[in-house]
Amino acid sequence: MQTLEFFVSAPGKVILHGEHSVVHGQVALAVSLNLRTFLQLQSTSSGEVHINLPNIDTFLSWEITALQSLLAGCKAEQGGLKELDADLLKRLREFTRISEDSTDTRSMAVLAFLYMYLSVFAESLASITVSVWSELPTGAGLGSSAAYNVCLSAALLSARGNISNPLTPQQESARWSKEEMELINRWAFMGEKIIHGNPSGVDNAVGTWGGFLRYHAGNISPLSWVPVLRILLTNTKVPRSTKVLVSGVKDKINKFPSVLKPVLESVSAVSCVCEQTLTEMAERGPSAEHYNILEELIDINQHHLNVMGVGHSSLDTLCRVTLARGLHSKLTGAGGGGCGITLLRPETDTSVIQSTVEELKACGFDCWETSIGAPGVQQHSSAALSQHILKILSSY
Ligand SMILES: Nc1ncnc2c1ncn2[C@@H]1O[C@H](COP(=O)(O)OP(=O)(O)OP(=O)(O)O)[C@@H](O)[C@H]1O
Ligand SMILES: C[C@@](O)(CCO)CC(=O)[O-]
Ligand SMILES: [Mg+2]
Repeated sequence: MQTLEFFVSAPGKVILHGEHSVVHGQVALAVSLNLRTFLQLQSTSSGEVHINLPNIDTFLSWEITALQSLLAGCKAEQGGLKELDADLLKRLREFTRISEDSTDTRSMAVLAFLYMYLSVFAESLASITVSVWSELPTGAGLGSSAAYNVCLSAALLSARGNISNPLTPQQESARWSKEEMELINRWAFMGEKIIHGNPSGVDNAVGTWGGFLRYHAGNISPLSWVPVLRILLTNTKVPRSTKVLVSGVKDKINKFPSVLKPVLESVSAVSCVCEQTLTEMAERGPSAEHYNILEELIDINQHHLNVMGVGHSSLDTLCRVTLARGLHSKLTGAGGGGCGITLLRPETDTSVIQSTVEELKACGFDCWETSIGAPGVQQHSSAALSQHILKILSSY
């Protein structure tokens, strides 16, 4: 172990277009959010591994000697990190008594942590305490699982010495090299596989790289020319699981391939037209017509997502309430409840936004204007973190 204590953070994301279709090889556009997940890792001499997850009320520890037995016969090299080690996962499920079909919040978080910890530290299990706390709502479509996995990946790889510890004593925050970030992203994807079942990789890519990204079949292209967009985020607070929703869409595609495939392709075309429109807006300056196009694309995509079966009456309410004021909304992330986004036009009056937010809050939703394009995964000094965050992370 190189360090005694360090901090990392990673952002959540909103998907503008392409959720679900992206799992089936289509184009998605996604951008990081200014809401982050923070992780503190401390090396200890207790002979134990502790994980503290206050957002989901989970505080657990294991003796290293008990965990060591799970590694018997484990492959040292993770096959280029393409596939999960099914044997290790099976042993872990038996050890933690987590069944294969479980989507339980705590179980998924613990399984992802133990899998990554055991794989990264396979050669010599270290005594550590890991505490993770997030500003993101858990399981609401804003990439909380990806931010969690990116933080775990960065922290465990750094602690193990597989990647550097980029922070110098003069710095408050620092990032890793491109190659190191690629490794962080690949390990975070493994965590996403455990939590999601069949992730596309778009969420962990945004959590790692930050900014505005086009994602297509594993290829990540940053969009450097994008206009400033104002987005209202609404959390319907209806709980849902990405794993269940992704698998439901797959079942529908298998049942009606000729019906669903054109829908997925149309969503991909929506992402491409949106990208072209954003590029034009950045190059020539945004016009009212550009905003009309963006709004129509939002409506088209929301209809497609309903066809895929990932809508929810709470999201219908969001669309209806906002449209009554001329604003256009769609779900973001996996849907089935969770969060939606509403595009605000530059000329949208503050009073209109205020009354929309009030009506959405009266429906029982959380609603706030967000800022997008935050940096990806970072290492921080304790001085860079607010007292509030430090207090939460250090209180276990
Ligand atoms: N702060 C956190 N602490 C512990 N576990 C977390 C935290 N945030 C997310 N998780 C894990 O991620 C799971 C939620 O992942 P899920 O993919 O269903 O939702 P999401 O990532 O918020 O939404 P989406 O994938 O649609 O963007 C939780 O059940 C939990 O296991
Ligand atoms: C629903 C989905 O497309 C986005 C979840 O944020 C799943 C994925 O891409 O892994
Ligand atoms: Mg997720």
